[in-house]
Amino acid sequence: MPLKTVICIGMAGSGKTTFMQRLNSHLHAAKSPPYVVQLDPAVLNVPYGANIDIRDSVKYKKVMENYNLGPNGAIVTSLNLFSTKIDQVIKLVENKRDKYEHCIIDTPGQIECFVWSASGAIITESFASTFPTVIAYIVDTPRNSSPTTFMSNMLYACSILYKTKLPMVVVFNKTDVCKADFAREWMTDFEAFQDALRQDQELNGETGMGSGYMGSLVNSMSLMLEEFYSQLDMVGVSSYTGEGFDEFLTAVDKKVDEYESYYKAERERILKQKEEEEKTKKQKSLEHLMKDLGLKDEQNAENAKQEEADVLSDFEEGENDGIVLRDEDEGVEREYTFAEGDRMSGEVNGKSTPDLQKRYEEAFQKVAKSASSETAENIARYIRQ
Ligand SMILES: Nc1nc2c(ncn2[C@@H]2O[C@H](COP(=O)(O)OP(=O)(O)OP(=O)(O)O)[C@@H](O)[C@H]2O)c(=O)[nH]1
Repeated sequence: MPLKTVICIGMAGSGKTTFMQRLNSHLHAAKSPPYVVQLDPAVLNVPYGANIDIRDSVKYKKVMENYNLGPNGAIVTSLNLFSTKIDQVIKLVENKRDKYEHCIIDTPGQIECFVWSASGAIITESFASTFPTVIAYIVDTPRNSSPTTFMSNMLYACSILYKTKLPMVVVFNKTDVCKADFAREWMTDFEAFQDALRQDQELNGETGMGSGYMGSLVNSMSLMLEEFYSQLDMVGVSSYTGEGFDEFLTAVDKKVDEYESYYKAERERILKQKEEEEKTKKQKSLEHLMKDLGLKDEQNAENAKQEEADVLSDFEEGENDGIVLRDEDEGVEREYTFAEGDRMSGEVNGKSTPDLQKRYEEAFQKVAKSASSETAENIARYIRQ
């Protein structure tokens, strides 16, 4: 079995760390220990053994002091610093791909610091472009038993799904306190969710749900979510008792199949499209450059010559007599000059020179080539620069 990555994301206090701990011990018990990555720089104690821990590379408190940052800014900066080494992290995990079946990743409690930050995207993208990757979105079940809270949380999950473009399993945690049957029902039966919403509004003394903008907003949001639910798998688990973890692993396997059959192709298509756009953009820039240099347009050169006489000089009369000194005349040695041969075979009557054009095209090809393979290594090199 190839190594698959599970990234645990969830609101603060939803139980990500406890979930990771249980998943780790569950897989150990099944004689398939996972490779564990811990990405929360601010956590004090981690209740499981991590193979890679962000705290070994970045000292959160020092980041706060040195950069004069608050808690969330320091988390984002720590992640930024860590993401500059993501190529090395990926290589470490890649070296273990024959030994492990799962790589599980814990993320910071401040969900937005990871999901909406550039470094969070880079880390997710680097894993997803190397291994089949599934998002486990952890939900605190007892706290989501109200339909409006449930809907807000699902909207957040929906935004993460569209942002990451990765298969997702919604994990209703803490089922030892509150069963997740209501959530399953709301996710599969639109009418049941509408009833629950109506009851909730009545209980809270609010009326008029069916009319006005609130009513139509809630209706259209729940309709939109219905489409979203069809893309998801949901499981109820208790990180305390270990209930539901087998179902979770089955759901992950199902999502890995989906990743291979759908998401992977979709990601490759988007990447290819981006490459094409980049290529066209560069081609256009090159054309503009050639045009600006007057290498392509003979007419331009002619026009320029004619207009030369009419150009108003910035120089006051008498100052250099309107003659702009060239660097050579001033005795300045140019660092970047074309080779003599190039200058000799240079522009004749504004016609493009094959040598020079060839050079630009070669340079352009080089750049386009490096941009096409957007591996973790390239991303990391780019950030370091
Ligand atoms: N009853 C019950 N409590 C749980 C369960 N999982 C986690 N908890 C409790 O939920 C609280 C938050 O759990 P954590 O694992 O720290 O949650 P987290 O999402 O990692 O928190 P942050 O990283 O700080 O955002 C703790 O008090 C846990 O004991 C569960 O399955 N059942």
